[in-house]
This record gives sequence, C-alpha cells and structure tokens, in this order.
Amino acid sequence: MTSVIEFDNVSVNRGSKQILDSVNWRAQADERWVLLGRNGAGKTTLLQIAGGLMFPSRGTARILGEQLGRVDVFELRPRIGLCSAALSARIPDYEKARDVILTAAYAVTGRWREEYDEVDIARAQDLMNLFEIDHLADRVYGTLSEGERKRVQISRALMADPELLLLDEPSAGLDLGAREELLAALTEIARDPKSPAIVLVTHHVEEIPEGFTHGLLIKDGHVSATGRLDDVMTSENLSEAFGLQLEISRHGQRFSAHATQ
Ligand SMILES: Nc1ncnc2c1ncn2[C@@H]1O[C@H](COP(=O)(O)OP(=O)(O)OP(=O)(O)O)[C@@H](O)[C@H]1O
Repeated sequence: MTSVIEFDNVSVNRGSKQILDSVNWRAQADERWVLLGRNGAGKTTLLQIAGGLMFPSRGTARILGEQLGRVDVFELRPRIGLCSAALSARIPDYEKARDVILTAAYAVTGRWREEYDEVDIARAQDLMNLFEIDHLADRVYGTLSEGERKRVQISRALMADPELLLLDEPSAGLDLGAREELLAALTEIARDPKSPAIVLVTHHVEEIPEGFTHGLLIKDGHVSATGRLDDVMTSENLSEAFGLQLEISRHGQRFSAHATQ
C-alpha cells in the first residue's frame, strides 16, 4: 500500500526559530492518526504541510504520492479535506449550512452556482444525516452554535470525497454533550473502511475518538513517540511529550490523563 503521507527529515524554520526538526512520518490510507503535543509544539505546522499549505524548509514531504515543491498544489489540495479554525473563519456568516457543505464540491466558500448535480446534493444530504444536522440545512452559518458549526465543517471537509482528511482540533470549544456527539460521528467515520486516511490534532487524550489506530507525539518540533496508538499512549510517553508527570488510563477504547504531581 502506498503511503498517504511520507515525511523524510522535514524541518521548518521561521527566522531563527526551528518549528519542526527532522520529522519522519509515514501514514497509510487505512490508518487514523492522532497528533498530540503541548501548545506551540508544532502540530498545526505539521498539519499545514500535510495539507499542502506550507512547504518544508528542509527534507521532503510527499502527500498522496506527490512531492511538495514538484506538484501543483492547486491540483493536490482538492484531494484533501481540511477542517480548521482558519478555514471556518473564511466561511461567510450569511451562507446556508447546506451550501457551506455543497460548495466544497467546487473547492470554494460562498455559493456561486445556482445548480448542483443531483449526486452532490445527495452526498451533502447523507453527510448532514450522519452528523445529525439535516434540520439546520437552511440556517445561516453565522447563527449556528460552535458544535453545530464543527459538524458543518467536517461535513464540508468530507464532501469532495477526499483521500486524506485533516482535522485540526475539531472538539475545541464544544460542551461535553456536543463533544461526545462529534466523537461518536468521528468514530463511525474512522471505522468505515471506505473512509480516507485521517489525521486529527488535539490537546486532550479524552478527545481521541474510538477507532483511531496510530499516534504521533510532538515535543518542541520533534517527534517524541510514534506508532500504534496502544504503544504510544503510555504514561511515560505522554509525560515526556507534555513535560509533566502524567498518568494515562484507558476505559474501553477511550483515554484519560491526570497529573500525578
Ligand atoms: N511564521 C512564524 N514565525 C515564527 N514562529 C512561528 C510562525 N508560525 C508558527 N510559529 C511558532 O512555531 C511554533 C509551533 O506552532 P504551531 O502552531 O505549529 O504549534 P501547535 O502545536 O499547533 O500549537 P497550539 O497547540 O498552541 O495550537 C509556535 O511556537 C509558534 O509560535
């Protein structure tokens, strides 16, 4: 199986700051990855490179078989579904939820065509059903709650049937009920063999959906642990990555963490 993500010694510098330091990472199509690390560790930067939105300063990054720097990123990006706060900020407040999702079929924000294919409309409807937002289809984005917006954003990211799905802190700002609903939907996607490869950035081990298979811990721009989730999610690895003594417990397929000193 070809790797969806292949990073070889990827480094990123901005001025004198080294944001990423020789990151090696391989992700396959059937894997669901979690990136964890404390504030400023480099998670968003890593995700930006995986999304073809930023180039490494050194090293090589291949995404969906294409090497950044040698591929037209405007052809690569439509193959990648992205959900991030930055992208959400670009969605017009007056756009109806259904159109926020539908416009992803044409890689735009803001509705510009009056006609969509039946197949696109059916897919948007399926996604709204999956994320239980079909009742919000005619509501404008600006009036939706944070949890409702998150579900619209992920539906949008999946609309163009991407080969890689990147989710940057999808649970941020959600209340407990909304978070659990979102995690249940992400679990359903993670367990579906037809789903694309998924990379999810989070700060909280409690927010790792069931069905995720691999983890990458990042500390000060370098990978501190990587591999199968069960092997990565140890108290020792998490304590090292977050720089404090943590105890990780597991309840079924969910994790929790607390500091021991
Ligand atoms: N253009 C830039 N110039 C200088 N420093 C930058 C630039 N972009 C990012 N950084 C720094 O690089 C580091 C990594 O940033 P990044 O956003 O990738 O971290 P993160 O792990 O996603 O953090 P958070 O959890 O707080 O969102 C941070 O210290 C950030 O301030």
